[in-house]
Amino acid sequence: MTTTVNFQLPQQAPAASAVELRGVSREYGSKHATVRALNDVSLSFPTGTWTAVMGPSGSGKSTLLHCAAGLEQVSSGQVFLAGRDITFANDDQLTDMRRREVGFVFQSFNLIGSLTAEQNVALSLKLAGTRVDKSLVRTVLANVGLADRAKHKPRELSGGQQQRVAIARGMVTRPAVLFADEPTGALDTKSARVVLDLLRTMVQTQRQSIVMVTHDPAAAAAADSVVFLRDGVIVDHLARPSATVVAERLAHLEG
Ligand SMILES: Nc1ncnc2c1ncn2[C@@H]1O[C@H](COP(=O)(O)OP(=O)(O)OP(=O)(O)O)[C@@H](O)[C@H]1O
Repeated sequence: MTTTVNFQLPQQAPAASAVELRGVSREYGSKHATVRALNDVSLSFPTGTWTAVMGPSGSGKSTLLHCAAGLEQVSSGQVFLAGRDITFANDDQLTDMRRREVGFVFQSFNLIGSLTAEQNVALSLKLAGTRVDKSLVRTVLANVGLADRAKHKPRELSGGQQQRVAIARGMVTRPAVLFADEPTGALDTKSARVVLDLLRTMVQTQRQSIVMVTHDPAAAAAADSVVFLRDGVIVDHLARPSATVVAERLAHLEG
């Protein structure tokens, strides 16, 4: 399968860090039975870079992603998204911030089944309060290699194609950061590679910032760097590692 990738959308002036967590802790439960899912985490995701977040089950990866994306309040510490302190933002402010500054890609695609590919992408613009520019929607779909699938509904697309629509939907608003939660988890090896290559192209050509939770060492190795969590603490960091090194490090943490 060949995929045409040519992101040529307007640049925006970015903050030095797409997302920054300062001393973030997140606790669940009551005083008597507390789980500390994140424990004093300080971490910066620089603009224009792709970071993978790994760690054993229950280590706090999803909690980190949710706190960084403003989907969950932190118990203590501060979160900066696109240069703005969102720690004490109210629900309306957070919703607005997420629609404009954040894109999401999920393992299960989460497309709206009754809408075509282009309508799914256009919806993202509508929710962000942006005029729906049809040529922009078409360009973004072409960028993910789906120019000829714009009128198709999700059930008429393969898993890999659906994930590419989801990436187009996440990208069309030019978010400060794209959060990806196991984006290749439901895909075969070949489709996963296409998706990873697309994400790489977005980083290279658009300086897109990506934060990706994954269990897959091959996916993590496609990122610029990998941070490892264990028991809610950042315990390791690797720059441009191979899949083998990532797998070894993960096995060590899980052991
Ligand atoms: N809503 C919640 N209420 C209570 N505890 C929670 C809640 N969400 C997460 N936790 C706990 O916080 C810890 C971290 O969970 P989290 O989902 O962030 O881990 P994870 O690394 O994403 O795990 P996995 O790889 O299995 O998805 C776990 O001990 C989990 O049980």
